[in-house]
Amino acid sequence: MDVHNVDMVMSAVSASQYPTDGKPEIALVGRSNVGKSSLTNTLIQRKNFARTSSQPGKTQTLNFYNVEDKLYFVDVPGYGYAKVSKKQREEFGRMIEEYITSRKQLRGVVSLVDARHEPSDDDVSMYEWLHFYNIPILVVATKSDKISKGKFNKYESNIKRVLGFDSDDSDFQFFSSETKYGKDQVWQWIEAHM
Ligand SMILES: Nc1nc2c(ncn2[C@@H]2O[C@H](COP(=O)(O)OP(=O)(O)OP(=O)(O)O)[C@@H](O)[C@H]2O)c(=O)[nH]1
Ligand SMILES: [Mg+2]
Repeated sequence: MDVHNVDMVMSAVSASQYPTDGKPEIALVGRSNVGKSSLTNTLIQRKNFARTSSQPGKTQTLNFYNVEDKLYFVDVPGYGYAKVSKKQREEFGRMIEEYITSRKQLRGVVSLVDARHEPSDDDVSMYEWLHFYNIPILVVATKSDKISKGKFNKYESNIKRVLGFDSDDSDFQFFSSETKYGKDQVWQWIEAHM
């Protein structure tokens, strides 16, 4: 999709604040600092529309980006960031759970993992949980500019093995917001699920 028009319509912490116009939604989940906001910016061709930061924990609300009036990207706060308080982590957990389990417009989830590392326990739990709710999942292995293409197969099998990847309802794509590698494939997946 060639994106010309994006508004950030709203930030929400609870269901009463979600958009009400019924457009399809694609959510982005992943550990804090994995690159969710960077992926959003790459897909919508903006430099820093979704605020990115080398400080983890930048995104603290559900942020709904209206893309071309056709769909919303939902940038979700990162999990697994140790330095936010326990109370705040529980609030994030509740907010994400409420959204994922109740949102009729949710068509699929892009679940980001760091291409360089084995998925964390949190990554595995998130994957299993989405799978349990029968949500179509695209696993995006990001920061792939940091590994050589010759090692892609090896890294891909390792990530899939640790996640318990199920190709019946999940797809996999390497991605880099630095080089834009994988951008078209991620868009294709999103458009196929809208
Ligand atoms: N080399 C490289 N760096 C990346 C890539 N994607 C993100 N980064 C860097 O990783 C850091 C975190 O990126 P964000 O997009 O803010 O991460 P986030 O997942 O939105 O983080 P939270 O909002 O804290 O959950 C930033 O310094 C980015 O520049 C990538 O594909 N390649
Ligand atoms: Mg973010």
